Amino acid sequence: QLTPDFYEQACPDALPTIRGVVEQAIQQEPRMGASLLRLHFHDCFVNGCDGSNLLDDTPTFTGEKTAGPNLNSLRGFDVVDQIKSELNSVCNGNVVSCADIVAVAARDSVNIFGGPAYQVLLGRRDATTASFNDANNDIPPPSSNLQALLSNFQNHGLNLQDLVVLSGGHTIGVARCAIYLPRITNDTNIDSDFRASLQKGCPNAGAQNDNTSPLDSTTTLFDTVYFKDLLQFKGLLHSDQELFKNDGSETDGLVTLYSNNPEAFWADFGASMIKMGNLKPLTGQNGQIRQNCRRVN
Ligand code: HEM
Ligand SMILES: [Ca+2]
Repeated sequence: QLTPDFYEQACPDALPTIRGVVEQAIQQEPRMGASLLRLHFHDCFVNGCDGSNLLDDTPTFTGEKTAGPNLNSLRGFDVVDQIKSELNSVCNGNVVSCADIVAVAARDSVNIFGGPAYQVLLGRRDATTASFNDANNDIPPPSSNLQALLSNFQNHGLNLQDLVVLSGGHTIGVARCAIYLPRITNDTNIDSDFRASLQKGCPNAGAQNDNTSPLDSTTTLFDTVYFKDLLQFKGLLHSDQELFKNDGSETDGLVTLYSNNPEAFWADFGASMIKMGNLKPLTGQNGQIRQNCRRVN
């Protein structure tokens, strides 16, 4: 149902406009590219790519922003607002959905960091509601083992290869101490120097701090270092290292392949992002085009 040229008539400058704002935002703060990619993932995995996670809470409505996986963690809302307001003037009205803005901003971020310029399919419309409970239940936690990760992805119509290659999204961005403390405390399949260096900024003192650490050693390059790090047991999250245990499993094979084949990583990442971007979009007369991404019209 979605098509790459959906806005060609109604707003021919939509895509370059989004790209321009994303470039500016990344110039100001490189991490923003990672945050925009994650925003799309957390939208699509909760009742489809419908902009649900952009809705602010109100006194009578609790949306997805305060759910466990999102609270004090999801970022990029101001950039989405800025894109929306520029589009509202560039397009002569309110025609580009917030869900599509996030999908394009995620792709542009990946590409700006040196990743693939895969084609984003467009025509999603915005949800008029959001689900706190579904955000808590449908986004996999970093404590997940491989089986849990795989069944979560399968519940979203995605397979083992999608799981491994999309986890490669962790080639950019950072995670907070509270998130990786269990891994550097309890896991045994972790490089000891890597563990020691992480423990300095994230001591097991109960009081978790706001420190962050890179998800791979080159956080603003969309490269294969995430997979190379996994081969050395330097995955930051428990869920990352679940993909490589050196036990000859199918995920081990994929991690090894991607670690030394950037072309395969980029091609498969793009294909899996398109698959993820196709999750349950609202189209036709369903949903709406929000005027303001933070609230329903
Ligand atoms: C496979 C299951 C996944 C798990 C368990 C997971 C978990 C996490 C966690 C816990 C964080 C850190 C949050 C924080 O510290 O506040 C994170 C960050 C991130 N995730 Fe994932 N994630 C998964 C898949 C994905 C996918 C599919 C993508 C995109 C394709 C993605 C993109 C990112 C990015 C870019 C960041 C860094 C965000 C930033 O720096 O602002 N993740 N992830
Ligand atoms: Ca959603």
